[in-house]
This record gives sequence, C-alpha cells and structure tokens, in this order.
Amino acid sequence: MNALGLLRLTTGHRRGLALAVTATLVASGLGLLQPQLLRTAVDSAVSVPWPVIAAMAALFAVQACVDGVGLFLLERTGERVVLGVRRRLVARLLRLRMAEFDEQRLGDLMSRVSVDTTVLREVVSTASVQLITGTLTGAGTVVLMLLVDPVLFAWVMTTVVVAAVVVYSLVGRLRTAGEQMQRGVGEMTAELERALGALRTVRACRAEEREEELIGQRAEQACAAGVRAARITSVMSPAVELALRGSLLVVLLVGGTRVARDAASVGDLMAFLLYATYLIIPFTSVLQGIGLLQKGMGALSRVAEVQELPVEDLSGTTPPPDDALSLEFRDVWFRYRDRPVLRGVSFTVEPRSHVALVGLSGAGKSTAFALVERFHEPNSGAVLANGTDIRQFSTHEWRGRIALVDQDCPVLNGTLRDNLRYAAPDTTDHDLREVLELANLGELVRRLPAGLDTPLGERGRALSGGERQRVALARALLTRPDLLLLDEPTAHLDPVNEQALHRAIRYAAQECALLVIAHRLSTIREADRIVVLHAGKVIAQGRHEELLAINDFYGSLVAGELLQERDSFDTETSPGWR
Ligand SMILES: Nc1ncnc2c1ncn2[C@@H]1O[C@H](COP(=O)(O)OP(=O)(O)OP(=O)(O)O)[C@@H](O)[C@H]1O
Repeated sequence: MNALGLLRLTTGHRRGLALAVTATLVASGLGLLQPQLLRTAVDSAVSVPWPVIAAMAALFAVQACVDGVGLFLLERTGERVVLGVRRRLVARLLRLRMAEFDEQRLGDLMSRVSVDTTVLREVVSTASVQLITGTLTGAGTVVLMLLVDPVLFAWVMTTVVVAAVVVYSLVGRLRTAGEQMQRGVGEMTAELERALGALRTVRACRAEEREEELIGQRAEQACAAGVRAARITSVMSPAVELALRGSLLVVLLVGGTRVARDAASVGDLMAFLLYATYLIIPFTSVLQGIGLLQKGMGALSRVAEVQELPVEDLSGTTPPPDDALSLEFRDVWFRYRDRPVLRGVSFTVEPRSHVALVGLSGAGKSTAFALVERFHEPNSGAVLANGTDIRQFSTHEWRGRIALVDQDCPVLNGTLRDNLRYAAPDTTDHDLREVLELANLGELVRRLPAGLDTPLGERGRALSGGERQRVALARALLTRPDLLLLDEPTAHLDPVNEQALHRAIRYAAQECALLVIAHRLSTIREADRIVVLHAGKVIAQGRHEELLAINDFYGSLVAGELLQERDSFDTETSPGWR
C-alpha cells in the first residue's frame, strides 16, 4: 500500500481538501511577508515605524483567521473521508462470506473499523497539510533566505542536509513499527472481544487472571511496537532540532561577523534570522507528516485487506416462486475446508409438511440449515425449492421467504418490540399479540416494566434462555415464512413452554413447510417424515413407528435418548422482574 492509495481515499473530497490546503498556504504566505516588513522597517526607519507595526499586526490577525478556517476545513474533510471509509467497511463486513468469519477474528475486524480509520483521519486532516504546506512554505522560506543572504543560506543548508539524511534513513523503520503497533492493537481488541463475549464462562472457569495475562501480553506487544516507533522518532526529532538550533547559531555567528564587516545590513540579519526560525515550523511539519504518513499506510493496508475479503455471492436474480414452498436436498456434498460434513444428502420437505432432522451431535444438521439459508454453498449437488436450484434466486428475496430459529437464539440490543419486529418491521400490533400468545410470551410482556417497550440489554441479557428461544420463535413466525427452519431447543422446557412450542410448531406446519432439527421425542412423533442423518449421510427416512421397526440406529437414538444428548443447561432463570 503506497501513498497513492492514501491519495485515492480523498476522491470526492479533493475540493474541500484543496480549499483547506489553500487557506493554510495563504496563512503561511502571510507569515512569510512579516520578516520582509521587519527588514524594511529596521533598515529604513530612524524612529519607531508605527505604520509598519500596524501592518504587521493586521497581517498576524489575518493569518490567524485564515489559518483557523483552513484547520477547520481540514478536520471536516478528514472526518468525511473517514466516514466514507467506515461506511464502506461496515457494508463489506456485513456482507462477507460466512466462511470468512471462521478465518478472521471479530475483534480485529472491529479494530480496523474503529482504530485504523482514526489513524487515516489523522493522515488526511493533519499529514496532508503538514506535507503540502510544510513543503511549500519551507520552499518559500528557503527562496526568501536565499534572496536575503546566499552565503548565510549555504551555511544553514549544511546543517539541514545532515538532519534530512538522518530522517530519511529512519522513515522505513518508523513505518514498520507503526504497522506492528496497529496489528498489536487489533490483536488485543480481538482477545478482549473474545473474553468479554464469554464472560460467564471466563468467570465460571476462574480464568480472569489467565485472560488478564493473555490480553495484557497483546497490549504489551502493541506497547513495544509503540515504544519502537517512539525510539525512532526520538532519534529523528533531536537530530532535526539540533540541526535547526545549530543553524540559528550559525546565522548569529556568521551573520554577526558579516554585519560587523558591513557585508550585510542589520535588517538582512534580522530578516534572515526570522526566516531561519520560521523554517523550524515547516521542517517539523514535514517530519511529522512523514511519520504520520507511514503510520497511515500501515492502517490503510489493514483497511484494504478487509475491502478485499470475499463477500457473499448474490448473483441469483430470479424471484422465488409465489406458491407454497417445497424443499429438496439433491445429492448434496459439503465440506468445511478439508473436512467433509455432508456426503450425498438427499431428502425432501413437501409444501406445508413437517420434517424432523435427527442425528447425533456433529452429524451435519445445522450445516444443512446453513445451506438452505445460503450461508454456504454445496460443493456438489443442489438445494432446490419447487424444483429450482436456490442459487438462481435473489438471495435477499429467498431469505425473505424463509425463517430461521437458531439454537443459540440471538436477541439483539433494543426493546422486546424491536426484537420481535426485527425481520418484519411492518408487523401490526394485532399480529404481534397473536404470535405472543402462541409463543407463550404474553406473561413475559405483562411482567416487564415497560411491556413490549422494555429494553432487553446487550444480547438480551434481561431474558432467560427459554424466553430468548421463544422470542426468536415469535420473531420467525411474524415474518409469515413459507419455510421455517427450527433448531429445537435442547434445554429442558417446562410443560407449559413445551406445549407452547408444540402449538407454535403445529401452527407453523399449517402455514408453511417446516424443517426441524429435533431433539425431543414429542416433536419427532408429530413429524410427517423423519430424516436420520449420521456422519453426513441420510441413513433412513420415514415416520417414527416405521423407523423404529426398520432402523436399529434410530432405535438406539430413541432408546438411548441420544436425541437430547446436549440436554444439560437449563437457563430458565433470569435476572430482574420476576
Ligand atoms: N464453521 C465450521 N468450520 C469447520 N467445521 C465446522 C464448522 N461448523 C461446523 N463444523 C463441523 O461440521 C460438523 C457438523 O456440524 P453441524 O453443526 O452441522 O452438526 P450438528 O448435527 O448440527 O450438531 P449439533 O446437534 O451438535 O448442533 C461438526 O463436526 C462440526 O465440527
């Protein structure tokens, strides 16, 4: 990633940037006029030159104003550039291929949107002006110094060249250190996100100290890279400072003797001295600008990495059929990286029928759901709806026709109403009430302090596990799907909620095709067909009684109650409002 990449970032904002840089340049130009005025005043005046002092004061005031305007414009442009980058990143992240989330670390991706873009803003708003105005003002100052006294200038340049050589030799290392620092921060955020995301487990396992140590190590890595960068800067800055102070000393020594020998006037010496002090600002600016630019290039390459991650393939354009949906898995093979998970799976779900998918943990049931949702694509074979490969459908419209109730039932931050209407924002209150009763949520709504408008907290913390499951089910039913994918809760349900679940399943089965990952005998018995999945293959299909008669594996599943092998954590306890 080079400086051109950074320049490309400013596309669409160049006018604002040009305006800002111009304002800053004008301000610097006005600054350069001041020594000239001083020189004229000193060399020609015999008494206090009031008009010149007034002109200088006016110049100072105008310079300060123009400088302020330029600064504001720059900051604004920086913010707007970063807004664009952040929007693009967020849009990309929300559309990445699901498989990418297996490879990437969430916290690191998040730090690219927050931390790295902040560095980019600094580059746009600070480094750009530092480099452009620093270079131009520096060049202007140099020319004026040359005009005032070429001999003195030659002396000054010797010290400046020494400083420039030191800076140049360190720039590359500064960039590497900057990049390492950004990566370190990314890794630390990733670890922190992982630990806070599983805080209950962390505490239950008494792992706070281990996590503190691990996250601390990542912070230390970022710190070490920051210190490396500081070390480089600390060599660069004094070198420059030394050169600048040295040049001032040279100006005084050499210039003083030249004035004594009448080779130059006092006005010349004063103007030159002023220019030499003025040179410090653009020179330091350029130096800081180069440092920031190096950091910015590191940040930009991390941002660009996200921009290059593959997004979901949304090439299908055909709208899904309007009539009742049927679903067919036709010889579907699927692997996660090198690991085959589905191996020639075939089964069908007729319109408005109820099919239960059963099998041991790891058999591939959730993967089958993921293929229906098009989170992943089959490696061979196809998933069809009413005879058409679902890849031909517009993904957006296809997902609008189906609903998924996941095992971990995510609830989003917001009110209960927001959560319920998340997939169908136009739901009326009448529909809402109907589904609430169906999912046995009426009692919960009555108990919550602000009813439907009660905030549920981050990830629905204010709800119990069972309540979250019912909210997820109600959310799915509200979309009036043509195909409902339901990963039945593995946790124990009390009889009232078990009945509610069955009521909802029966209701859904009348309205749409229903594919349930079943963990309960009661759900399995009600199914029109049971598909037994074992090690990625369908080993039997039929009704409960038929399968019991013909399939030993199914018999062993039922007898050993293996269908509920994960029946362990009942989270039906919730904080507050009980
Ligand atoms: N993102 C992934 N990357 C790699 N392997 C995965 C991924 N997701 C699942 N697997 C593996 O694929 C296999 C099938 O997983 P899947 O979640 O489909 O099983 P399942 O039948 O739904 O199990 P369970 O009933 O425990 O939820 C498992 O062995 C799992 O380890």
